[in-house]
Amino acid sequence: MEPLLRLSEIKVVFGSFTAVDGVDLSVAERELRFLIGPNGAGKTTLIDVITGRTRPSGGRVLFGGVDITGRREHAIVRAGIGRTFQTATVFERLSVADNVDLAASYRMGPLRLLRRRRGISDAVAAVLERVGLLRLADRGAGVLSHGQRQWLEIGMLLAQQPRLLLLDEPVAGMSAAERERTGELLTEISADHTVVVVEHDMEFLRRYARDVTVLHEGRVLTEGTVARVQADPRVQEVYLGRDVRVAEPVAAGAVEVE
Ligand SMILES: Nc1ncnc2c1ncn2[C@@H]1O[C@H](COP(=O)(O)OP(=O)(O)OP(=O)(O)O)[C@@H](O)[C@H]1O
Repeated sequence: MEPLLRLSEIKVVFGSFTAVDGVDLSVAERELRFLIGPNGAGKTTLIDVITGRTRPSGGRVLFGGVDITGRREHAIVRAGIGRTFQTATVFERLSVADNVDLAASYRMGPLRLLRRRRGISDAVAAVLERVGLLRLADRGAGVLSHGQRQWLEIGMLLAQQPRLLLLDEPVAGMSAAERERTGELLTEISADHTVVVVEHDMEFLRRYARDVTVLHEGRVLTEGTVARVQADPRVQEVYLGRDVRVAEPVAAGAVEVE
């Protein structure tokens, strides 16, 4: 079966520096794929290529079998690809519900926008329920905690009904409880969406990841289940070079970030 997302031979060159160097990546429908790799490995650049923020110097991006390489960002959102950034971009002066409502309207035509009812629509309420923010619907987004902002941003993405969600370090800066809730949320979302998560947090990865792609110096170093990737000496090596402690290999076969 054709994967939902297929990157082939993606290359990104900034001046004389090659940030992404011939990456092939296939993500099937309803997959929860983690993308990891040391700083500067090219993870964000790859996400930028998929979302049209960066035009690749070479290679193709196929989404649902359609070539979307080089399309503009808004066209890619409309095609069904949504992303979050490392820092949540919510409108602080608007209520939590209005943030979701506004995001939902992004894909609506002008007639539907005009016909929109006042108050919280069922669709907005359903999204808020899913991300655990329904009881805060009327509060200003500016009062949310860091974790709640991230969930709101995920909710704003869901409101746009994307087929593919790209999340850039969703648990960075979160408390342990917030991480756990986020892990559960990602697992729930991936039941009916395809999700690609860029994440540094190895503990989080061990708990919630299924399949992992490891990037290093702009190339795919290895790919597979969490257990396989963690046991790979090449992965341990690239992380070791960057101050990452290797845990008891027999117990967990795991790599831990300090
Ligand atoms: N616009 C740009 N111009 C020049 N170099 C860039 C540009 N964007 C990224 N780079 C370089 O490309 C490389 C890959 O960067 P990228 O942000 O994709 O890595 P990353 O894996 O997401 O790293 P991190 O985990 O630190 O976010 C880095 O060396 C970075 O300095």
